[in-house]
Amino acid sequence: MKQFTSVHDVEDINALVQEALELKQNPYAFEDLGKHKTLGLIFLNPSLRTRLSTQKAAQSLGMNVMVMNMGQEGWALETQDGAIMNGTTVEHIKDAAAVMGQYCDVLGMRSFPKLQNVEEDYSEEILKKFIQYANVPFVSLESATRHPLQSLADLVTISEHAPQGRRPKVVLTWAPHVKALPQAVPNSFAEWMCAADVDFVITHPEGYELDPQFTNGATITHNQAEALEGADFIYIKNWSTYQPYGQVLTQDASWMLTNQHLVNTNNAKVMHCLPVRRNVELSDEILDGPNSLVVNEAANREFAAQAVLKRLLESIQ
Ligand SMILES: CCC[C@H](NC(=O)CCC(=O)O)C(=O)O
Ligand SMILES: NC(=O)OP(=O)(O)O
Repeated sequence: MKQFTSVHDVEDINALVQEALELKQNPYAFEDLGKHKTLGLIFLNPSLRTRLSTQKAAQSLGMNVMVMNMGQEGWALETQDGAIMNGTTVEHIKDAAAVMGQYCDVLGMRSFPKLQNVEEDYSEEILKKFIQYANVPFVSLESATRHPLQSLADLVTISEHAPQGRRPKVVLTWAPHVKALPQAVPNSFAEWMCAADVDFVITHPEGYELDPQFTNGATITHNQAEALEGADFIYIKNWSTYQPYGQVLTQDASWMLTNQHLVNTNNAKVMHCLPVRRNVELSDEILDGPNSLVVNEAANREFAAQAVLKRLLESIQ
């Protein structure tokens, strides 16, 4: 594996899940694999889980880690090819990525969408240029349209808690928020669930349809109560509209999960990638109650990242 940007970079997702679970049991089993190798983590947007879990995962493999918050520490990046840089941008991504590729054996980058131009964001131009110019193995730390490390950790968590002997019912439900958020997490979760051995349902208000390239194979309904019936796992996430792009059509609080929403589920486990807007996106009574898996899910980010970094390192041995 030379890059981890989506489920399409993984030949066998179940084998990768098993590898993450084995690393969870024995995180120092490959503590020399990354010796004298350097991982660079480049953030164009904030992070807690992705930064800390990926840094720890790399260190458990013996890697050196350098982290850079480009907004506060780097030069203002120009991403348009051919730009005459006489404005506020100081360094072209072409130059910055090439230099980082000299310092690092493996690179990761986080770059959220601007949510203004769907063609620009969904072209993943920034991600593609960074990979091209850095020219080293690459892991996405969340891009404009996907968050694969989160989705792998989500599938690891579902695998750990799934009912024995039958396919679990997994529901992705939209939740209210105070501002327009990316579609990357739901896109990615949907893509991985459609590739996994689960019965997958997506529910959201009208107008919040995700790009079908990510949801092909899912059952989609605007009736949240119907979707939640018999659910084993409920994945909560807000997202802004895809078409029209980046809009907030509703903040209907009835879509926020409470214990009442769980009555007709199979005592469903509730998941969220975090950070979560408590009592807007998801209620305290669920987050602080027995059905929440959000901390287990966040813990699994470390072992999802470790399994991916192990494969990227193996590609350069
Ligand atoms: C892992 C999730 C990262 C990001 N979340 C946010 O931007 C939340 C920001 C907020 O709640 O103000 C998102 O929704 O893609
Ligand atoms: N879930 C997740 O990626 O969290 P951070 O944005 O804090 O890294």
